[in-house]
Amino acid sequence: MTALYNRVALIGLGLIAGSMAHAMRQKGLAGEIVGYARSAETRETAREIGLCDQVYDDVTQAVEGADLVVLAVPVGAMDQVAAQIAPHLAPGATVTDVGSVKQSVIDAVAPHIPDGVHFIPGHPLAGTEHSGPRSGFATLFRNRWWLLTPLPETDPAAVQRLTDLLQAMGAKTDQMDPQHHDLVLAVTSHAPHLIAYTMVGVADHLRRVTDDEVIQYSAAGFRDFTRIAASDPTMWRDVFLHNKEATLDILGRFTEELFVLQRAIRMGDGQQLHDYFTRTRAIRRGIIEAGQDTDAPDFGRSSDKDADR
Ligand SMILES: NC(=O)C1=CN([C@@H]2O[C@H](COP(=O)(O)OP(=O)(O)OC[C@H]3O[C@@H](n4cnc5c(N)ncnc54)[C@H](O)[C@@H]3O)[C@@H](O)[C@H]2O)C=CC1
Ligand SMILES: O=C(O)C(=O)Cc1ccc(O)cc1
Repeated sequence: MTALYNRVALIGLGLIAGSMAHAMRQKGLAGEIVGYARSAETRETAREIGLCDQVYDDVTQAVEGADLVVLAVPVGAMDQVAAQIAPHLAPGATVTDVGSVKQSVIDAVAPHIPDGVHFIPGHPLAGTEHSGPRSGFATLFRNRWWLLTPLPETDPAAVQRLTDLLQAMGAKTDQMDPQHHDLVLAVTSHAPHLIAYTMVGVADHLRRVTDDEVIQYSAAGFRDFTRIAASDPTMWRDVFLHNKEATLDILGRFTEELFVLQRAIRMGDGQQLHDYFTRTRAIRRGIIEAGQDTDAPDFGRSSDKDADR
C-alpha cells in the first residue's frame, strides 16, 4: 500500500503507539515513523527493538516536519505535551490523540494547536492490560472501533485522510460528539474497570481471612476481573480524574441496580433475579449476534438459547 503520511511522530511509546508503529510498518502506511518518550529507559527499549525509524530525546525534534502527530500519553499528560510541541508543528499537519476520554483532552489540547494545523481527537476501542514499548502488536486494532470526535470546524479532507489510515490498520471508524463519547465509555469501559478494581480489592482483603483460597481457586469471572485490574495505574487514574461527571453518573446508577439485586437476594425473590438475568443475557447475545465480540467462543450459542432451566 502507498504511504498515507510521509512522517508520523508518535509521542509516548507504549501499547497504543507501539501497536500503531507495528501496524503502519506492516502495511507500509507511513514514509517514516519516528517517536519520543519521556523516560530514557523507554527510549532505549524502543531503539533496541527497532520500534521506530528514529527515537528522539527531544519531543520538539520528533514533531519537526511530521504530517501526522499522535499523542499517545496518559490523558493527564496531554496538556503538557501539546504545549511543548505546538510551536514546532508543521503547517497543514494533523494532530490526533488516542486518549480514553475525549472532552477533557479537547479542552487541554485544542487551545495550543496553531491555525493551519488540524486537531482530530480519537480513541481506539482496543487495548490490553499490558503497557510499555514491548507490549504493542500489529493486529491490536483489527476489527475494533476507532472513534473520532472532530470539532465542527475541522477540515473534512484531513478527517478523511486520518480515517483512511485507521481503516488501513484494520479498524472500523465512526464519529461521535465528545461528551456523548465520554458517557458511552463511562458505561462500557470506565465503570467496569472501576468495578473490577474494587472486586479484586475485596478479594485482597478477604484473602487474609480465607488463607489465599480466593487466589488459588479463582474462577473465570474473577480471573477476568484480575486481568482488567492489572491495567496501568497512571492511565486509569487519569481516566477517572478526567471523566469525573459521566463516571459518577454511571456509578450512581450502578449502585441503585446493585441495591435492587441485593434486596431481591435478601427477600428470596427468585423471580426478580431470574427476570433480571434473562434481560442481561439477551444483551450479551445481541452483542455477539451483531458481530461485535470477535473474541467470543462459539460454544453453545444457539443450542442453549431455548434451554429450559
Ligand atoms: N491501554 C489501553 O488498553 C488503551 C489506552 N488508551 C489510551 O492511550 C493512551 C496511551 O496508553 P498506553 O499506550 O496504554 O500507555 P502506556 O503506559 O503503554 O504508554 C504511555 C507512554 O506515555 C509516556 N508518558 C507518560 N507520561 C508522559 C509525559 N508526561 N510526557 C511524555 N510521555 C509520557 C510513557 O512513558 C509511555 O511511553 C492513554 O491516553 C490511554 O487512555 C486507549 C485505548 C486503549
Ligand atoms: O483490556 C481491556 O479489556 C480493555 O478494556 C482495553 C481498553 C482499555 C481502555 C480503553 O480506552 C479502551 C480499551
